Amino acid sequence: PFNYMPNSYHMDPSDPCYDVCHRLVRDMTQYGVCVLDNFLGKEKGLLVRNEVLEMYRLGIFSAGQLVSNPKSKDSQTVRSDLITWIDGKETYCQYIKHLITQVDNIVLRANKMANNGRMGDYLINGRTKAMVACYPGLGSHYVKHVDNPNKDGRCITAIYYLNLDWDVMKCGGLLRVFPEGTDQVADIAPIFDRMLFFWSDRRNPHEVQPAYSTRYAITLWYFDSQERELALKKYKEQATSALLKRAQRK
Ligand SMILES: Cc1cc(NC(=O)CCC(=O)O)nc(C)c1Br
Ligand SMILES: [Fe+3]
Repeated sequence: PFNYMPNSYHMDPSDPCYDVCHRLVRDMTQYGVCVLDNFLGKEKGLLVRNEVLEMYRLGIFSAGQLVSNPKSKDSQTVRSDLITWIDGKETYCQYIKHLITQVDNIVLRANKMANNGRMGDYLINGRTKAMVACYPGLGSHYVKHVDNPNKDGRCITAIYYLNLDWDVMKCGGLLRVFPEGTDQVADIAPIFDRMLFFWSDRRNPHEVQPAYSTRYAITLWYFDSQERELALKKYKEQATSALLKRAQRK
């Protein structure tokens, strides 16, 4: 989905994206987590939010897989968010598409701008569709997990929050990141027009604490070309050998 910029790509400091990209490169390199507030601005942010609310009203969301928590005895579910996947071409998502384009541009430019065109030593060349998630309040949450524990190719998690007047004391719903190698936790309130990036692998286990108001977020996962290629190759091999085994049994 990206049109590659030449490797010798350098931004001029007057480019408005320049400082945001610098922020992203610096924070990802230093902390592995980056928070950008007022990402789209109030007007555009509200337009994106209205599209998501409209989708929710239309019943487009479906329940995220309810995995029963293996550890706990009662049948409590480990996540109770509602999700839907958007590629941005849908007629009712023009502003979500605008958001996706903005995030693509910043991630791609930051990747190109970092030392010799790699941020975190990744070469980012693609991403998943956008996952629009809604935690319907009532204590809905997501247990501590790693997005990409086994090298499936995803290197950066990018989350855009849409929640107006979100007060964590009243509404909960805090995203708590437990960066590897330190006792420090990063508590991120899912506030309106906030953009969050973090490395998707084991460096950043995270959880969503119980939310008591409806909590919306849009997530994109960016692929590292090499890790993704390897993951797909391994996946194909596993699928083929599974087919062969089944064929031999017949
Ligand atoms: C589908 C899916 C969603 C998430 N979302 C969060 O971690 C919540 C982040 C937030 O809303 O603050 N993570 C994984 C590993 C999968 Br899979
Ligand atoms: Fe996650």
